[in-house]
Amino acid sequence: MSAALQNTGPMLQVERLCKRFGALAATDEASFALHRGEIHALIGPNGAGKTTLIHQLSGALRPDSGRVLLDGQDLTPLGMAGRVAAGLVRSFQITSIFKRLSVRDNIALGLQARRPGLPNLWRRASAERALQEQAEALLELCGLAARADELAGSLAHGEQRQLEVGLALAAQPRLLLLDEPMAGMGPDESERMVLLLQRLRAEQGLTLLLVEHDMDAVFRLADRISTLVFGRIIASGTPQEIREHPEVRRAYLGDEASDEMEAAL
Ligand SMILES: Nc1ncnc2c1ncn2[C@@H]1O[C@H](COP(=O)(O)OP(=O)(O)OP(=O)(O)O)[C@@H](O)[C@H]1O
Repeated sequence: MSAALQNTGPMLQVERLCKRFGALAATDEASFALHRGEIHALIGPNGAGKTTLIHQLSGALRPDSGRVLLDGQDLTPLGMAGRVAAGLVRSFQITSIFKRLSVRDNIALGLQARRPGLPNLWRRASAERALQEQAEALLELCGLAARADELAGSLAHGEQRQLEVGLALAAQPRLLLLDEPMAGMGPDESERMVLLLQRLRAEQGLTLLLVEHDMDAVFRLADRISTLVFGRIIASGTPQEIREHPEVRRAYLGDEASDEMEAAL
């Protein structure tokens, strides 16, 4: 199939994924699709299976059955490294940051990890310069240029999460998975993250899939939303369609996330 034809379909297709833990079907025939260049949110009540599903997309967890396709390529047999090479990158938790290195060195290391090969000593000066320029551009993009010389461990929580996104960007993703990017953030930090994610889509053409409990952020950011309940995708659609979906409204009633959801509905 030509590249042009391939590009007309969904970017990511998740087909009938299943994952059991003993008797529990944590992922139950879950299917949904992501369009190129969209911000897609995966929501669902506590324990619905969002993290389990994200793990199967990143390659951290093998599904029992079903497939994950990126631009038509079957990623299911690939582990995490293979999926990163294919362009599907998950933003890691803060634990992946080197807290005793500067913010700039963290980004430079992320960029170097992408192209192993010649050790620093043998790298040509022009390649070094290109690396530095890329690092500066990434620092600016993720809003950390002014903090570049600080130790990563001295950054505020929200800034550490911005750095985490910068590290994921260093791997040059086409599709970025984000697991609760607003977790533990105050309103100002959340706002900065919303703006950063909007910028990634608008300026970098990135496709984003995020799991997020902050319904305000979800309804502001997402072009489309998929709702997971008991391991099944019960609805995929625009924020308006999700707001009006009777099964989604039912799923959130009685859940502790319901107040936030109700406010967003
Ligand atoms: N490794 C595991 N072994 C056994 N059960 C698991 C395992 N991982 C998850 N589960 C169970 O699978 C179900 C889905 O869990 P998961 O963490 O994916 O849900 P979630 O939607 O991400 O929840 P939350 O919103 O609370 O983070 C839960 O009932 C959980 O207890």
